[in-house]
Amino acid sequence: MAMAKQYDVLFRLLMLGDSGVGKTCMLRRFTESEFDPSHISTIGVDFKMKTLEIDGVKVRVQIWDTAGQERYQTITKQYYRRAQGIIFVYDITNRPSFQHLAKWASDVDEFSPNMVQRILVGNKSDEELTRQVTTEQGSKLAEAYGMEFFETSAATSNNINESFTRAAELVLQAHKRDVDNLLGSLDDYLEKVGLDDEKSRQDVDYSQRTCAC
Ligand SMILES: Nc1nc2c(ncn2[C@@H]2O[C@H](COP(=O)(O)OP(=O)(O)OP(=O)(O)O)[C@@H](O)[C@H]2O)c(=O)[nH]1
Repeated sequence: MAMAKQYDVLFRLLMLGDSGVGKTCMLRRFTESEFDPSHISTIGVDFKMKTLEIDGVKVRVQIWDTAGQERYQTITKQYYRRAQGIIFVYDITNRPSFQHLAKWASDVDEFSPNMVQRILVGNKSDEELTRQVTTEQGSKLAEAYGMEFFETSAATSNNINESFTRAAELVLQAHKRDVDNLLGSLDDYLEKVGLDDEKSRQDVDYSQRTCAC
């Protein structure tokens, strides 16, 4: 019998943004439903996996969490061209992290494949009192870049599932034809394996019958 499929397709998403904006916390909230307020800077890159079901397709997302610190940029840039989706993150309580998005976006233009799907996220939406970037400013910038926009909070979980899932949906849509072809050939393959399997079992039965006579 053919083995049950764990997932149909695998996509890579990459999280980019200044150090301290909350990339690691967002990823932990999404994959482990946990929030740890301590800030341990990511060294280089780290990743976590999650399987989502989108339009009947089991999508395994591998999410790369990159270090925001400048000194790791040579390493992290090597991951840009292998990503199908990018999540740009800034901190709504930290204006410079919003201003630096221009730099992050131009790096992506330089190093990522053309078909890469991008969304913009303003994190720490629970910190309304210390907000430095308005929702309107975030949304305007996203519009200028042609991206969808979310304000999230890893602390309260607000919009965390929605933003990661949307990024995965956009990648799936962009690669829909490839995925359909792939699933078609995968189904053909599994069917064939099933038939071959069936056939070899019949062969065994047949040989056993010959022996028994
Ligand atoms: N209030 C609030 N604090 C948050 C939120 N997300 C993250 N933080 C805090 O922000 C700090 C930095 O979070 P990290 O997830 O480590 O930041 P990062 O972007 O991964 O940083 P680098 O690994 O250095 O690039 C931590 O002290 C978190 O507790 C949030 O949604 N709300």
